[in-house]
Amino acid sequence: MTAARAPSPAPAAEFAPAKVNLFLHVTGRREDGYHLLDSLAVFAGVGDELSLQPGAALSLAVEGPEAAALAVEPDNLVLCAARLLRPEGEGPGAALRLRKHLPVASGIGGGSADAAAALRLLSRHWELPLPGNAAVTRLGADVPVCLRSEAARMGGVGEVLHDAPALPECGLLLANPRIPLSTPAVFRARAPGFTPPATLPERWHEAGAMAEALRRCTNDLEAAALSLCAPVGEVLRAIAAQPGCLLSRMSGSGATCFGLFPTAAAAEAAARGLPAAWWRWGGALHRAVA
Ligand SMILES: C[C@](O)(CO)[C@H](O)COP(=O)(O)OP(=O)(O)OC[C@H]1O[C@@H](n2ccc(N)nc2=O)[C@H](O)[C@@H]1O
Ligand SMILES: Nc1ncnc2c1ncn2[C@@H]1O[C@H](COP(=O)(O)OP(=O)(O)OP(=O)(O)O)[C@@H](O)[C@H]1O
Repeated sequence: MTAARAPSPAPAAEFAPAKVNLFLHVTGRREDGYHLLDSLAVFAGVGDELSLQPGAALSLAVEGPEAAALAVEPDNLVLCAARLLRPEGEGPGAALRLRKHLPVASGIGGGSADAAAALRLLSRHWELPLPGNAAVTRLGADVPVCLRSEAARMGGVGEVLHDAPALPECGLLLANPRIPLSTPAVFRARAPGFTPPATLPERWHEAGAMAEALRRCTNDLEAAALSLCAPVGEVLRAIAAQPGCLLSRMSGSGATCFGLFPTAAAAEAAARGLPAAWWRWGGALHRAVA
């Protein structure tokens, strides 16, 4: 008779993939000033990594290639997320380690992805339920979609999530001119007016058809970001000039821009064609649905 095997412990690490807004329509404005959005968010195969060791107190160490930009941060979103789950001092803590690969304040939701990874990791470790959607959204409008970390249609101010169309095989290129852009400043610089929600099919069978449909959509923050950060234009043009590029657009409030390619290999090759002074990455979507 074989002895029953003890269940293996849940992994004490979480991947925090970059969020990319394939389009972003500003559809209205709430009375509190927050904007109503319609967006198709996907996740890239590049991201931050959050790991945990048991600990009596709550602590966070930040390391990795993009850690320096967070050195002056008084309250990392990872710690805000931990305290939302359980106020400090109300039980054991955790020693968290964040390996930062995503540029800070760059429109690919790095802080929100880290907060969401902390919620997933700590809710398992502390055996606590995830907080409700309203509380999670207060951490950041991108936190609800980052909690799922799979392609989704975003509505409301970011708290309403619907299934995305089934996505075809495709490659994604990300590039950032290494100039941080503040999300509130970009929303403030936006010209008045709203765009209706997009009409999308249930699935795209191939990347070309997806790019064609996405070309009929916009990122309504792109012009505002360009007015604050002219190099965004250069990044968009450089991405569009790469062989095989099907679509080039800015993500979120910028300054990171993305390119869609037929394959991950084409996107990877395109990343090598961009200036080395930029932050750049090419590859596959995170958990892409075939
Ligand atoms: C633009 C997006 O990246 C699209 O995915 C997100 O909506 C921004 O998400 P985020 O960075 O998590 O945003 P938050 O930290 O919640 O908000 C930063 C600021 O952006 C503005 N903001 C954000 C989200 C939203 N739907 N309307 C807004 O007007 C507000 O001025 C807010 O104070
Ligand atoms: N772990 C974190 N990673 C990144 N930024 C953080 C973190 N914790 C706090 N912040 C703060 O959050 C701000 C927004 O950073 P983030 O990288 O999430 O912006 P973003 O990529 O523009 O996000 P979005 O696409 O959601 O607008 C930064 O200016 C930084 O001061």
